[in-house]
Amino acid sequence: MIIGLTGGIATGKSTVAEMLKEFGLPVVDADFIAKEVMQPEGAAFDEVISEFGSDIVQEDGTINRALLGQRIFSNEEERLKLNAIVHPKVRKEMRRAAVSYTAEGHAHVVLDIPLLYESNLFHMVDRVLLIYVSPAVQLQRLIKRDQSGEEQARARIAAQIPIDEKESRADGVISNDGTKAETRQELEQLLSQWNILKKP
Ligand SMILES: CC(C)(COP(=O)(O)OP(=O)(O)OC[C@H]1O[C@@H](n2cnc3c(N)ncnc32)[C@H](O)[C@@H]1O)[C@@H](O)C(=O)NCCC(=O)NCCS
Ligand SMILES: Nc1ncnc2c1ncn2[C@@H]1O[C@H](COP(=O)(O)OP(=O)(O)OP(=O)(O)O)[C@@H](O)[C@H]1O
Repeated sequence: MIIGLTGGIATGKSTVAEMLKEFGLPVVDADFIAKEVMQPEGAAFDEVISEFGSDIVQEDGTINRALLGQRIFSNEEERLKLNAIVHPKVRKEMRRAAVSYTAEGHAHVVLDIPLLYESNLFHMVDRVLLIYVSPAVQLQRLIKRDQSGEEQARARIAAQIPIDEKESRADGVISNDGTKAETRQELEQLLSQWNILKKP
């Protein structure tokens, strides 16, 4: 089974991904792959520079992510251009990684895809696992984690479908408003229901 792990920015996907790894499931991380393809030797680097200009390259030759983030989260047209360059390469690599885990004998593979809904990637997964927090908690956690201002955090949240609109299309929803221990318990229950964790 291919499980699509998703949510909204800072709702707790990476936190849950770590728990899933502890349960022995392989996790393919779209954010990680997106970072890799944008490295100087990566498949998207040249195209990103020709689209966004050499201003976004730092002295060490890598892309200035903070600057690129400022640009794309304040300008939808630029965001869509970046998505069009990066996303096909990320999807290709994710499929390759999933096939490879399956060939190694894993019955279940998790694809951590932040933009599963926005990019309509339901066809890539068998089940959607949504990590939910209420919008107020989402904003607070994002500001705290990124040490960003409220305006910047709101701009990032606004670049995605609101978390409250994602619940209805999910096969499983885990609320991460409480403690991490509570989230882990909910996760364990859901994975047992889905026959992914065998009950002792
Ligand atoms: C603009 C970039 C360089 C900013 O880097 P930064 O280190 O600040 O953020 P990071 O990559 O850790 O992303 C954090 C979160 O932001 C959200 N996010 C990132 N890119 C996008 C986007 N294009 N649209 C909406 N939300 C996004 C996701 O929830 C993601 O988990 C980076 O986000 C990026 O390359 N984005 C384009 C690729 C992309 O869409 N990645 C997300 C899934 S593949
Ligand atoms: N239950 C929780 N209680 C308190 N803090 C939490 C909880 N779950 C996650 N966090 C914190 O909230 C922040 C966001 O969580 P995390 O990075 O897992 O989200 P994410 O969905 O992977 O984010 P992104 O979309 O940016 O990749 C982190 O600082 C994390 O430590």
